[in-house]
Amino acid sequence: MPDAEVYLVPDFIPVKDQPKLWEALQNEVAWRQEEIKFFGKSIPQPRLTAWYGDAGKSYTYSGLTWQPLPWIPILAQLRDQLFACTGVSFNSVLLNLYRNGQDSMGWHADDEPELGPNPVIASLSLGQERSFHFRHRTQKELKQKLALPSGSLLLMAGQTQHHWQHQVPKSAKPLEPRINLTFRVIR
Ligand SMILES: O=C(O)CCC(=O)C(=O)O
Ligand SMILES: [Fe+2]
Repeated sequence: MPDAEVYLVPDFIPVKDQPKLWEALQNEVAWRQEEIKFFGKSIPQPRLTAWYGDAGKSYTYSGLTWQPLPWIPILAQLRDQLFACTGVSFNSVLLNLYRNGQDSMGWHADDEPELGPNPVIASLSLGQERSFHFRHRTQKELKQKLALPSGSLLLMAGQTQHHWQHQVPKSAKPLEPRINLTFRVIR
């Protein structure tokens, strides 16, 4: 992908560790369905979300300002594992729970000002494999599709957010739930 720095580690979380991690995340995370304002109308987001991080690192996203919940052990452990592997001190994580094939995330880039110019974003996936699409902002013919299997780590760095958008599209097929965690550094 030109103008991008994207890495995929398909087996970052060993298969044997996945069921326990899934259970912990499903049960211990304070999942909520947030509303977003869209052309003046409030509509529920098509997924459940939660936001954890260091105190004081608030984040504005889709017109909502999030105050992070304090780290819980399972998330702090993943944060520390990612530090060991990437050398990046992530101070917050946005979690997404896609309940079925109708849950999704539309085209966007993670380019909010509080992320700084070339953010490193570490995205962990668990559960149902979903398709992840990239499109270049100006060269419309440039597109990529990746499958994100359970246990995978997708790293986006460099100028990726500046030049590319990404989405997790809906699927017509019935799908099982998927949990995604995107670790970020908030300034
Ligand atoms: O669910 C995913 O893989 C992507 C999530 C995402 O793009 C985000 O949280 O900004
Ligand atoms: Fe994103």
